Parts: sequence; structure tokens; C-alpha cells
Amino acid sequence: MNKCRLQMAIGNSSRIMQNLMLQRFPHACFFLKDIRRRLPFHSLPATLSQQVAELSEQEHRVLHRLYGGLIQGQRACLAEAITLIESSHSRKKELAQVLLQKVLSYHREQELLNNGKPLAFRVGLSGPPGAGKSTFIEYFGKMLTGKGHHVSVLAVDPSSCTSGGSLLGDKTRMTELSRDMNAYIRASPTRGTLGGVTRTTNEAILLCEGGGYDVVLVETVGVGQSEFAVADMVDMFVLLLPPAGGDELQGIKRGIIEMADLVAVTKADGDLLVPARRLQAEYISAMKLLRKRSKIWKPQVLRISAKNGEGIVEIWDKMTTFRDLMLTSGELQRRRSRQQSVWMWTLIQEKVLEHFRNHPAIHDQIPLVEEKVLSGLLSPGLAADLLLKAFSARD
Ligand SMILES: Nc1nc2c(ncn2[C@@H]2O[C@H](COP(=O)(O)OP(=O)(O)OP(=O)(O)O)[C@@H](O)[C@H]2O)c(=O)[nH]1
Repeated sequence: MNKCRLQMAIGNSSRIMQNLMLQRFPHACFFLKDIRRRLPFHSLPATLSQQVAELSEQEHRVLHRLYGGLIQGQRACLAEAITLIESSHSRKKELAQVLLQKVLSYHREQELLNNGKPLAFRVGLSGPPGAGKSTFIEYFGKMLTGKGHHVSVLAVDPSSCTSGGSLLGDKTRMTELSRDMNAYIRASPTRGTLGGVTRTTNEAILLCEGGGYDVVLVETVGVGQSEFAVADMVDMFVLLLPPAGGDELQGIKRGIIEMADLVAVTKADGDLLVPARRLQAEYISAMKLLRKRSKIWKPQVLRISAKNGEGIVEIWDKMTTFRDLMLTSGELQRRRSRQQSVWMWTLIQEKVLEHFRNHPAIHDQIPLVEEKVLSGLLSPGLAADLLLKAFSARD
């Protein structure tokens, strides 16, 4: 394709992107005008090579060392690379994107060598606090490394976004698995918005895969929006439910049960075996009534115990059956492609909103308008219109 045709193609695709954006966010025309003025769409592919060209000698060395170490499976380099993508420093963020792009190219090459099959299986695990997630992951992870797998565990902590506290990170978790040389455990950053955590977790998944981990477990506590975000990052989403029932399960949203490809009732041992069986039966009936997420997979409900090992081999068997079915039907690849698009729109949404909130034309107005909405003096619709008009009329 010659340069002129390539530019036309890029121009067309960027127009499609702009139309899509306008359909999703009608007010986005203000931002698009702004973005167009600053960065013509046809210049997008040039920005990465420009970023590479602008790197200092020392930055080139850092990238080279991290990339080399990462793909050779050095855990220290993986840890440093994840720290880089979590950085809020703007230069480091740019460096992280260059590294990620290199890892993505490496990925594509490896996937081609693997007959187009994904390098790793991404599994999301969610459940209420105390469901037995970390005990299960420790047991399950050890079983997988025993079978020769390389397992990484990324823990997404939703509480860190809202309260600054931590549901997952404070206590020592998975001590044995963290000593296993074929496992890598990492908590998500403890600052920032859910969108930010989504971004870094998605990027950390890619880095783990680049580092040779063929099973990536993404764990989250099912008490916020984070489980929905995690369900949109993984190939398979597993919900862990404790048999105690009652209050613990009150917080479980119907929406998240619909996202589950597999439900595992935990602690199915000793005195808890009977309630575990009861909960399993309840969920088997309940799940028949839910909307199906996949054309070829019927969500299943299992019982597991990380104390006596019941159901742990079976759950892995179910997971691999799911993966193979999804792969041969092409559903897994379609799920991943859709997730890429969701991920991109989540980031755009967050960036556009940040740009809007911080713009000097309206930054000081926001608290005043918000106060009027809270006291009932202004309707939310009118308030939004006023702020958007002030934004569009800037300079
Ligand atoms: N009997 C029994 N107890 C278990 C089992 N798995 C976990 N537990 C117990 O349940 C409690 C909570 O387990 P965790 O693994 O910390 O649960 P979690 O979901 O990771 O909890 P958070 O970290 O608070 O989100 C602990 O006291 C465990 O010992 C199990 O298979 N059987």
C-alpha cells in the first residue's frame, strides 16, 4: 500500500472511531475538536516511533535491560516492568508504553509460532471477603506449578480506590506460593481510580504473559465494581462463594453471577460440607434462569475444599475444557477482541472526563454547580448542559 492510500485508510478508520465516539458520548464533539487541533489522527502511528527516537541513552539501556530480562523470565525484571507501568510520572508512563509495545510485538510473534493460539490462559477469581480466595489460590497455584505451569497472580484491590484502605493487601497471603520459583504474586497499586487500576492490571497481564507465565490468575474482592472490570479482562471468570450463606452472600450482585463461567462453593469439608452441598444445589437451579454469556458453554457449579483438596483437580479440568471449547469455537478470540475495545473505551472515557474536570475554563465552576445540584437549585441535566457549554465556549 503506498503512503497516500495508507493515510486515506488511517483517515477513514479514524473517522469511524470519531463516529463511534460520538454515538457513545454525544458531548464528545467538544473534546474531539480539541484532540484534532492538538494531534491529527493520521499522525498517531508516528507517535510511538517518535517516542522511541526521543529516548535518552540511559532510557534505551533501561528498556533494553527490562525487555531482555522479562522475556527471559527474570522475576525481578517483571516486577520492575510492572512498577514502571504503575508509575504516575509522565516520562515513566511514556517509557512504559514503549516497553509494552515491544512486549506486544513479541507476543504476536510467539502466538504465530503457537499456531495463533494465546500464550496464556487468563482466569478471573472473585468472591466476598473471607470466601477462601487466597487459600484456594495457594492450593490451586501449587498444584499447577507441580504440573509444570508458570502461574502469576495479580490481586486487584477495589478498596484502595475509594478508601485508601486495603481488603487484600494487608495480611500475609499465599506465603507458600510466593516462595515458589514458578509463581509470581503481585498486588495491584494501592492508589488511583478503578479505571487506572483496570489499565495497570490489563498491562500487567500482558507483561506476565511476556515473562512466560502461562496461567494468569486475577483475583478481586467482590464488593464493588472491580469484579466487573476483572470479568472484562479474562478468558474465564470464576466466582467463589462461601457456604455460610446469609449475610455474606447478600452483597453478591445478580449481575456478577451472570458474568460467571464457573461458580465454586468453597470450604466443602467438615461441618461446612452440608451447607456447601445445599448452596451448590441452590446455585445450580438459580443459574438455569440466568442469561447465558456464551453460546457453547453452560456455567457450572462445583464444590471445592482447599483443606482436603476436594474438587481442586476437577475445577482445573473444567477450566481446561472451557478453554479448549472456547478456543476451537473461536469464542475465546472474539471475547479477547471485544475486551480490547472495552479497555480502550474505558481509558478514553476516563481521560476525556479528566480533561474536562481539570480544564481551567470550568475547573472552579464545578464545585459551585455541584453544590447547586445537591441543594436542588439546579437540575442535574441543566447543570451538565451549563458546564458543557462553558467548556465548549472556552478560548
Ligand atoms: N474449612 C475450610 N476453611 C477454609 C477453606 N479455605 C479457606 N478457609 C478459611 O476461611 C478463612 C478465609 O480464607 P481466605 O483464604 O483468607 O479468604 P479470602 O477470600 O482470601 O479472604 P479476603 O482476603 O478477606 O478476601 C480462613 O480462616 C481460612 O482458613 C477451606 O477450604 N475449608
